[in-house]
Amino acid sequence: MITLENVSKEFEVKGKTIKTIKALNDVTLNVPKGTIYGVIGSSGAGKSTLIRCVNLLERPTCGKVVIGDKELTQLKERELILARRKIAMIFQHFNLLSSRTVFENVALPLELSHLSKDQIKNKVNDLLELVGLADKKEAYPSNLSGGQKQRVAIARALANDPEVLLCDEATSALDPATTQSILELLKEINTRLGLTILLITHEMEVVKRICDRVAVIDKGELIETGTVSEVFSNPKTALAKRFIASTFHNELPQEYLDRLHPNPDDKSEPIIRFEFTGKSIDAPLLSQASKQFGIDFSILMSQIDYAGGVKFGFVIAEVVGEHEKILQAKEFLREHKVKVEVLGYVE
Ligand SMILES: Nc1ncnc2c1ncn2[C@@H]1O[C@H](COP(=O)(O)OP(=O)(O)OP(=O)(O)O)[C@@H](O)[C@H]1O
Repeated sequence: MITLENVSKEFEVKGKTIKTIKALNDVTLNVPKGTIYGVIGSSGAGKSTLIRCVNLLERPTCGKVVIGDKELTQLKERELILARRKIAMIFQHFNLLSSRTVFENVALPLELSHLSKDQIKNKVNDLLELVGLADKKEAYPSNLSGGQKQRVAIARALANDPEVLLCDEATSALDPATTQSILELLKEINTRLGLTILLITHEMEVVKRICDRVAVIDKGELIETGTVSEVFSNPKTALAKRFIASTFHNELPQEYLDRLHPNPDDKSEPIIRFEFTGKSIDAPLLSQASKQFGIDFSILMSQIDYAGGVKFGFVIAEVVGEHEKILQAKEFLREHKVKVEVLGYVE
């Protein structure tokens, strides 16, 4: 549905000398129809530039942008304006018009499409119903919460029955509970309307909640792409691993952190973090290791989660047993695709 082919974007920044910034470097991306595709990256990685290149708010320096059967990079300005009606966008800061009511904000794109008053009224009412804001028609944006403002922006984005919805950090300004409800709404829209959604985010949590596919962007390049289950079960790049780790709340209790020291001695036991992904998680590997090597795991914390239908998670445990046996158990677990990391030692 959305194809970027070898897209690069350079900015020239004027200072004492003219400096060229390569915000996107040879990006090729294919977003299948009806999917929710997440692009994740750190600040300055090129996410906004990428999503703005999709509807040509930024014109790529080179490369092709194709949406459906239209190559946008070839269209004349008038044709592009028409094509953009089918490419909606929502933003981190909602971009609502403060002087218009909720109804009037959603009606705006329909007025620009020259629909009749009755048609506009019916359509806006349906859209506000869809986003759960039927009772806020007459309110002004300043009297709405962040989540409600984003719902208005979503309703407005859907007004012209788009085929594609671009989400530029759409939940970054929202608290976790509101983020969750907006993500659920996007998922519902995707399922009910068959809308293709491309979103950019710096939060793996967002990808984990709703995306089917994900691409990791770093310094303007897509360094890893795949289905969410593929990337979560077998992340290839260090950056993807870091983003996945950020979805865990794996800080040990302070009491343990205070007792933890970096080097072993005769009386200390290791505190080990075991990370499970995809295949490793379904086997009872810790209890197998316990039986086979005669060691004990005293579990301090653990978290198991789902992404794209794949289970993944971690266990942090104090491991009690003979030094040699613990080494063998660590090897056994590594052979079974468990990531093993000694966090330190306690007595
Ligand atoms: N209009 C512009 N002029 C010059 N440089 C720009 C422009 N827009 C973006 N850049 C540069 O391009 C690079 C990518 O920026 P971009 O905003 O796409 O990153 P991002 O991943 O969206 O970051 P953030 O999450 O902080 O918004 C950065 O180095 C940025 O400074």
